[in-house]
Amino acid sequence: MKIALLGYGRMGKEIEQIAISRGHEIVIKKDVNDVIDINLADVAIDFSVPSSAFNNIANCIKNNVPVISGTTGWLDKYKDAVALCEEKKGAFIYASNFSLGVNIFFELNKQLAKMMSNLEDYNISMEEIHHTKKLDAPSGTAITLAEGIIDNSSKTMWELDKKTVEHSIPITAKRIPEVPGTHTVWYNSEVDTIEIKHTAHNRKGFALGAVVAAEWILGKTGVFSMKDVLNIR
Ligand SMILES: NC(=O)C1=CN([C@@H]2O[C@H](COP(=O)(O)OP(=O)(O)OC[C@H]3O[C@@H](n4cnc5c(N)ncnc54)[C@H](OP(=O)(O)O)[C@@H]3O)[C@@H](O)[C@H]2O)C=CC1
Ligand SMILES: O=C(O)C1=N[C@H](C(=O)O)C[C@H](O)C1
Repeated sequence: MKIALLGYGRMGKEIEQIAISRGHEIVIKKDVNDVIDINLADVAIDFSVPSSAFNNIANCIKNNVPVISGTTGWLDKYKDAVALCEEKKGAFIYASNFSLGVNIFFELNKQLAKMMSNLEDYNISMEEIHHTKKLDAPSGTAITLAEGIIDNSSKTMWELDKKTVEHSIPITAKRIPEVPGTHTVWYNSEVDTIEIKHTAHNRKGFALGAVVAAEWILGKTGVFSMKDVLNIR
């Protein structure tokens, strides 16, 4: 496959290595002001910055190039991307986290939320830890985890670094040099704590998941998720 990398930073470089090792060719590496012809690519993978993700995705969809996006912090425009994709009969996947491990963790989190939903003695809280270069907080992964809990419990919203609403989930965001991504969900009572935690040791899992998603989407039309790609039930 001919792949366009929209964003050639930490993730773009990691994806390049894995894509080449799986027999693909990188035909575009776009950073901030680069002008590109997206039609040179069979598929595009966007790991850029929150302010540019929507434009990158829209450009792909308008040119009928399937697009995978892992950029976080732009989801106020997600519905617009979905509507554009449906209108143009394009192909698009966004995931806050492309790693297999985190996608299993997402399902575990939903199951646990269901099991805990009637147990009022437990207080829920979450923490995400990332490297100091990260632009957004809380992480996209933490938001997906919080949404998984909200859909399966009486919680109604999340709050960053505070808890002012009774039915909210407080999320603490910590920034520590070089941490690729650690997410923890706690249920704390007076007598015990239940904890589920995912620790990424490096960025390879994210990059492999994005390349697998790009291979999977080729020839398809629609808006998909990593659940579709990984066939998680
Ligand atoms: N979903 C997932 O599994 C994962 C998601 N992420 C997310 O991916 C994104 C990128 O992360 P990371 O690689 O660590 O970040 P980096 O800052 O290392 O890379 C971002 C790159 O995007 C470039 N860029 C800026 N503007 C544009 C533009 N208009 N078009 C294309 N590229 C542009 C930057 O270029 P320049 O330096 O010239 O500005 C930079 O090279 C973040 O939002 C992060 O949260 C990260 C890991 C996993
Ligand atoms: O910025 C990062 O590095 C990461 N971002 C994603 C997120 O916001 O959840 C995924 C991963 O945790 C790494």
